Amino acid sequence: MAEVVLETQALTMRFGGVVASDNVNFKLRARELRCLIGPNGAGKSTFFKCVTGLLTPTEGQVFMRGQETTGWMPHQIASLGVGIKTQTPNVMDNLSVFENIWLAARRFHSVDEAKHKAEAVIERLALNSIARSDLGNLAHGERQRVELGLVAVGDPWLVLLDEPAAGMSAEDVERMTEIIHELTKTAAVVIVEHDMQFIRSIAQTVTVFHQGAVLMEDHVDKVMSDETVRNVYLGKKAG
Ligand SMILES: Nc1ncnc2c1ncn2[C@@H]1O[C@H](COP(=O)(O)OP(=O)(O)OP(=O)(O)O)[C@@H](O)[C@H]1O
Repeated sequence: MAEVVLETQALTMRFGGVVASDNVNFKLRARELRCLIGPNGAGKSTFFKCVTGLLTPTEGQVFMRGQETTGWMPHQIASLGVGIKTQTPNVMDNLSVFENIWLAARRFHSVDEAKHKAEAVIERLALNSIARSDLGNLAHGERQRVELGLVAVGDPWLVLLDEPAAGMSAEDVERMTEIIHELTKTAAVVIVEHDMQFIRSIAQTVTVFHQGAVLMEDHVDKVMSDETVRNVYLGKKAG
C-alpha cells in the first residue's frame, strides 16, 4: 500500500464553545486525490487551516510523511515539499505569468534552474498562451490556473487546495480538472470544494464533514446517494 503522506489524529479545534473541528482522524496516501465536502459551517475550512498551519488545533496532531507538523507555520510546512493554495491570492498583478512562476521557483532553485523550472511548469500546466501576459490582465479562471502553477513549481508531493474552482466558468473548471489530474501524477491532492460537478469530475473518494466531524468517507457516487448525506445537505438532522 502507498505511503501515508498526510494524517491527522483526533484533530480538534474549538472557538470558544464552538467545536469547529471535532476529533478528526484523516489519512491520505501518496498520489491519492481527496475532496473534502459538506454543507456550510461543517468544518472543512477549519480542518484545512489546521493542516496548512493557518490555525493551531486545540487538540490532536498532524503528520506529514510521518513528521509531526502540528502548530507549524505555513512556510515551514511548504518547506517540506507541500504546495498550499489558500483562498487569498498569492500573485503579483504587475508581473507576467512567467515572472510570477519564476519568482515562486526561486524559493526552491538557483536563478538558472528557476527559469527551466518555470518553463517546465508553464508547459506542464498548458499556460503557454498567457505566459507573457501580466497577471492583472487575466480573467479569474486563468489566475486560478496560474496559482496552481505557483504550487506546482516546488515539485510538491502533497498539494492542499482551498476551493480552486470557486467562481469559475464551466470551461475553466474543465481546464482545472485537467491540471489537477496532471498534479496527481506526482502528488497527493486534498481539495476543499463546493462545486459538486467539479467534485464528480475529479474525485473518487470524498470525505464528508458535518458539525466538525467526519460523517462519511467513500466513493463519490456512494456518498451522493446516501440518505444521511442528502439530509445533511438539505439541512435535516443527520440520523
Ligand atoms: N475564527 C472563528 N471564530 C469563531 N468561530 C469560527 C471561526 N472559524 C470558523 N468558525 C465556526 O466554526 C464552524 C465551522 O466553520 P468552517 O468555516 O470551518 O466551515 P466550512 O465547512 O468551511 O464552511 P463553508 O463551506 O461555509 O466555508 C462554523 O460554526 C463557524 O461559524
